[in-house]
Amino acid sequence: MVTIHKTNIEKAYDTAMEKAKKYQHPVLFSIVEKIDSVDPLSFYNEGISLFKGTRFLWKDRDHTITIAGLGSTKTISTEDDRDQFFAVEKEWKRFINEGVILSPENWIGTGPLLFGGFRFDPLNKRSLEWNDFENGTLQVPSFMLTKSKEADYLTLNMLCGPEHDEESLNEMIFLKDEIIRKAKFPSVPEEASVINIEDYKPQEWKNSVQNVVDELKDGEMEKVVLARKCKVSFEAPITSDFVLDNLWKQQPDSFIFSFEQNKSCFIGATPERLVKKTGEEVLSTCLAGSIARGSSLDEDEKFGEELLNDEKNRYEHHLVVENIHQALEPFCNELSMPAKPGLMKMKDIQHLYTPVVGRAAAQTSLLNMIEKLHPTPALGGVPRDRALHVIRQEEKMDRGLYAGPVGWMDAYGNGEFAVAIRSGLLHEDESYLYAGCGIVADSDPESEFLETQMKFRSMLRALGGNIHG
Ligand SMILES: C=C(O[C@@H]1C=C(C(=O)O)C=C[C@H]1O)C(=O)O
Ligand SMILES: [Mg+2]
Repeated sequence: MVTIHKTNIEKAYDTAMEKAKKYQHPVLFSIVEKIDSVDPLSFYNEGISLFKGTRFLWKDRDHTITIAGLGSTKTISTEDDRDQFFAVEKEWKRFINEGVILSPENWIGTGPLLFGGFRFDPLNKRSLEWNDFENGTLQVPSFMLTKSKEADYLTLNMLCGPEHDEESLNEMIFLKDEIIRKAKFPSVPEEASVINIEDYKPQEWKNSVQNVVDELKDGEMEKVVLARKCKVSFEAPITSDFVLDNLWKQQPDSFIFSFEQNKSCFIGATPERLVKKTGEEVLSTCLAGSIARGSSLDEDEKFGEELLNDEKNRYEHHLVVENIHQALEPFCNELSMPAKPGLMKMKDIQHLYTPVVGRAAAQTSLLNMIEKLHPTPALGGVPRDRALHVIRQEEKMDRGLYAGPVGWMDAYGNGEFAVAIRSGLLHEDESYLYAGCGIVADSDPESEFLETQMKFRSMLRALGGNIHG
């Protein structure tokens, strides 16, 4: 990778051309600049006519960064389940090493950046609704807005190669300026009305929970996370812009993500971080164990106390803490977490929460950690392989990207992936929502069912479904 800290576009472009000649194929040319503040939702919406099907948006739950991407300069996808994280890492490194980045500084989350997600279980049978996504689907956008606490940045990524000429560079720069200019006007996404909400075989799901409880009582497994889906139909095709706008307003303390591929969009607002890496700093989150929000402050606190002292939920949570600690330990020189969980309160639900902080050893990449972490017992179970086998048998559905890792990484090794829960798939005038819960030997099918209902609420509300509050 050649990083040129000068604003000499022509010179940098010539360097990229020389590299392309040397490699005999087009190489990445990336330009980063600081810009005046732009609203990320307007930027995303501005891309609807030219880039629908290739847009993404990410906002973290700590409000440190928002990234919106339009277009696709490069796609990295994995078909094969074996070593898929390694395969992505290898292709990504080669792509950035061969390219040229023109940037005044290596600002976090700017320049060439890979955004995308991985299927929860690449070994499970695929169903039609997930056809627009591969096992791993990641892309480098053509135009990207990065909004950090310090400033707003615009990245332009393009391929430059023997058969590309300077005219395409000028066209891209013109288009970039147009997008920024138009994104200054606030966006008003088009609404679509819900006409039907259908739960998939609720009784069968409760029976599956009972089957799993019976198996857990045998004592060979400790936890299995079972999920279910519901289908929401609209009177007209629904745009991700509308849902994103709602999530943005309704779930300020979640990771918000939207990931369009062709005619589908995977979208959600999840409270759960899988792993974040900034320089050497590593953050992860153990999140498992749930209870409703109270209707008054007193009731809410009472529920919180109940959750903190509930043995079944503490056990659900403990398994996640133990497993995440084990997974990260080999990668970190320091690793610490509080001895007891606290509470994380979302709009519709509260969870037991244990933050994890570490310092990564040299050469540790985000993808190395994701490979070991995913799926944590918050979404898979203990022991992992046995739980995955039970999930395939009992759920009888394809989770797709739900519960998988979704997020981004930049060319400097920074990035963040969340666990894609509280999420759904939009496809034309239909949408599929997914929610699950941790089943342990003490689980009761009826209360687990109610827990999934609470977990559907955030997405149902964002789709314009009839939710009170
Ligand atoms: C599986 C989901 O959530 C997970 C399960 C939880 C539980 O069972 O208590 C809590 C948080 C998440 O780890 C979901 O939201 O779909
Ligand atoms: Mg639970």
